[in-house]
Amino acid sequence: MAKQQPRSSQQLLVPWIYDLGVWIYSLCLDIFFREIYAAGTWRIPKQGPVIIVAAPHANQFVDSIVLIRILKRHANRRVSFLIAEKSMEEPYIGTMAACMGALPVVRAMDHVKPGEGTIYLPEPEDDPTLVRGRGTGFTNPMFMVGGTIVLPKVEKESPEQQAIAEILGPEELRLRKPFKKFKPDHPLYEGLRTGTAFKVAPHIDQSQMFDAVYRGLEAGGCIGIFPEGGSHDRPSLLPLKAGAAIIALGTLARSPDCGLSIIPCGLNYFHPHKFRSRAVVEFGPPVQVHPDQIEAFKAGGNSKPNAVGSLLQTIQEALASVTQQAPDRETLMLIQATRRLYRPLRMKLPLPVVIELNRRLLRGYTLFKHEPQVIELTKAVSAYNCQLEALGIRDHQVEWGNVKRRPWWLVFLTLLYRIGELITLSVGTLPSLALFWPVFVTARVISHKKQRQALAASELKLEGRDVVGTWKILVAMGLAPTLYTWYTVIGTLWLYYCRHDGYYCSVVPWWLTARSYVPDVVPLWAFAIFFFGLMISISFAGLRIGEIGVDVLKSLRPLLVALNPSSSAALVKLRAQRRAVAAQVVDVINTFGPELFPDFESEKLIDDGYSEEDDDGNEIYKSQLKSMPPSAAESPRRSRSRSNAREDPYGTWLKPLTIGSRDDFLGDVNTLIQDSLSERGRGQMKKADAEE
Ligand SMILES: CCCCCCCCCCCCCCCC(=O)SCCNC(=O)CCNC(=O)[C@H](O)C(C)(C)COP(=O)(O)OP(=O)(O)OC[C@H]1O[C@@H](n2cnc3c(N)ncnc32)[C@H](O)[C@@H]1OP(=O)(O)O
Ligand SMILES: O=P(O)(O)OC[C@H](O)CO
Repeated sequence: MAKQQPRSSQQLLVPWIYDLGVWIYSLCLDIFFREIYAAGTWRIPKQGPVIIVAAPHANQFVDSIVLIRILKRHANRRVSFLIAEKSMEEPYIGTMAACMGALPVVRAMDHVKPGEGTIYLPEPEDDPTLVRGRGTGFTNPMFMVGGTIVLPKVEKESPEQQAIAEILGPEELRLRKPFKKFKPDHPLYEGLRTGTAFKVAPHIDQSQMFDAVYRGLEAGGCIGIFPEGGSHDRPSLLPLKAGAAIIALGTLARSPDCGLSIIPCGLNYFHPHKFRSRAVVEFGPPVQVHPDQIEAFKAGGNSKPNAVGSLLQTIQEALASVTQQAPDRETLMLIQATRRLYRPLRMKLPLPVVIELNRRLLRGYTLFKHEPQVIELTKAVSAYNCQLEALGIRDHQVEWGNVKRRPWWLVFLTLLYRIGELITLSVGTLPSLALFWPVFVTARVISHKKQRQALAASELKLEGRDVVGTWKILVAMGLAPTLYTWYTVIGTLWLYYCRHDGYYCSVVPWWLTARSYVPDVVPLWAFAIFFFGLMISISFAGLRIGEIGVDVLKSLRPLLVALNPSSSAALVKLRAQRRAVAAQVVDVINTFGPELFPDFESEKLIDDGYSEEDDDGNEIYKSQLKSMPPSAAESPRRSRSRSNAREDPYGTWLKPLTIGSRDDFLGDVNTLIQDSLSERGRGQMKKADAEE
């Protein structure tokens, strides 16, 4: 046994600190994110024991505060997370985590050490679990039964690890399971035959931690667990750790009638590390535990790992239905591009629909990527993306290549208007920039430093982006109030020392002190409160105005491209290319969709969207209305869709989003679609220009 688990339990949770934390973090989240959409929150039980199993863990401590807020707001639940003991050593995080009832766990991977010598598989075919070493000293205390042998990291893969079943001698041991990477096409194949470096992690006795969690759940608590065991920035999930399954089975073995619910939760960020990005947090149907699994867990011996393994598999599947997992970032980008092409050019889909489409496309792509039609489409989408990059514009900005709808003079006037708008907004952000630039600069510098440190210390992170959001928020949380206080003190002292002749200082501008009307009987603290409030207002106004300004700035590029004689023709061509690739996308989806989704029908948003474009190039907008429910459409004048499209306004591809869910979720989607429609109706095009 390597180390005793420090005792901790939910009793450590201090309710008022927890609730104060929720309030402060909610404010931070509202500032950091443009939108966090929570779906399926009605699935969270309002009482009784609950395990929230959340993945992917892509935003270090932001993930936990997002969940803390949602659980409090939507289910009035306080949640205790399992937290890496290493994180408890971080000064602020450790203290807050303890007050918020987090339960520390020692992670074996935080104690991993390079092993001496090399290892190889002497009989890989006949006895694949037998490992032999050269100069290894397996009998040293760092090697222990239940400990782990970790293979070197290869490219972007997470390093493989297997548990030690038996130590047979200084140069021989047996694993519980064979290395999965022993395959002829794998870079480690040769190394595992002839000798490769390796690392070793100790076995940790988690019994005290498990005991604390069982007791918390038996008392009706809510436990949050990130089953991947650490935060990362990979496009797919890490292999799940067994803790969630052990906790569920252990609790049910102790108290079969406690009514435990295991709720899978998908944390779907668009750009987790970026300021003013968006996220969809989706709660799936509860994971069912079969009584046989509990019995097998209770029986112990060989049945126990089987029970844990099978429940873990169920949890994995439940998480797959609420997350979007791609094998690599390139595939994810390809899928996102395809999804953008699938929806009509100027249509804005609600966030949950976007995630659902991505998920379905990823499933389809994984199954059919070797089909010639899909290979061709992949090439076409990539070529289109290259063209977009060459022009420096985004997919939704291609519409500026529609010369009939947007003649050059209209583009020019729009450009002038937006430049004017940008100048005005820039002036609006100046006070905030002048006062609070240290927050922006320090947050950037520190978060990037932390990113580099985290990357150097981790085998799992690709670029360490998962830590950036946390540090941006933490730095802003500490520095912004410090600056508010600093400026308040300076302003108040200034007034105090310049007090003169029964009035506040005459050198202070009249609009601050109103010399003739504000005698110094007005207490200084009133001015201090005023200054503090003013600082908060300036910083918030600066953020809001700055956000709009950045959107306007991003919307200028396609206008410049459309006006530039050397690139405008390319933009027109690109728009035509988009239409061709989009038609190809629809075609491929219509071909393979029915194979993947039995209730797939060919009637969808996109067909009608494109067929609506008239000779003058007036496209999409009206046709979208047709695909909305009659109540949502402002004027459903032309109804060329088949009758069932009226009943099924989102098209069959989108409809299964509501499977197993309740009407209120459908209602949410309805509302969101209507909102995005009315937003369009108000002509907020530039906002859409800058999005994604
Ligand atoms: C910006 C604002 C900031 C705000 C600031 C304040 C924030 C205020 C809130 C704080 C909130 C913090 C939130 C932090 C979030 C994290 O810190 S994430 C990192 C920590 N959390 C976790 O690691 C949870 C996931 N990990 C697990 O579930 C792990 O299983 C455990 C429970 C940690 C144990 O790990 P381990 O010791 O490495 O053991 P493991 O290999 O998993 O094996 C355990 C047993 O399962 C068996 N097993 C393993 N795999 C299998 C399998 N597939 N099938 C069957 N059996 C199996 C093993 O054989 C072993 O059995 P024994 O040998 O013990 O008999
Ligand atoms: O060490 P990391 O980056 O996996 O972070 C673990 C933290 O406790 C947050 O989950």
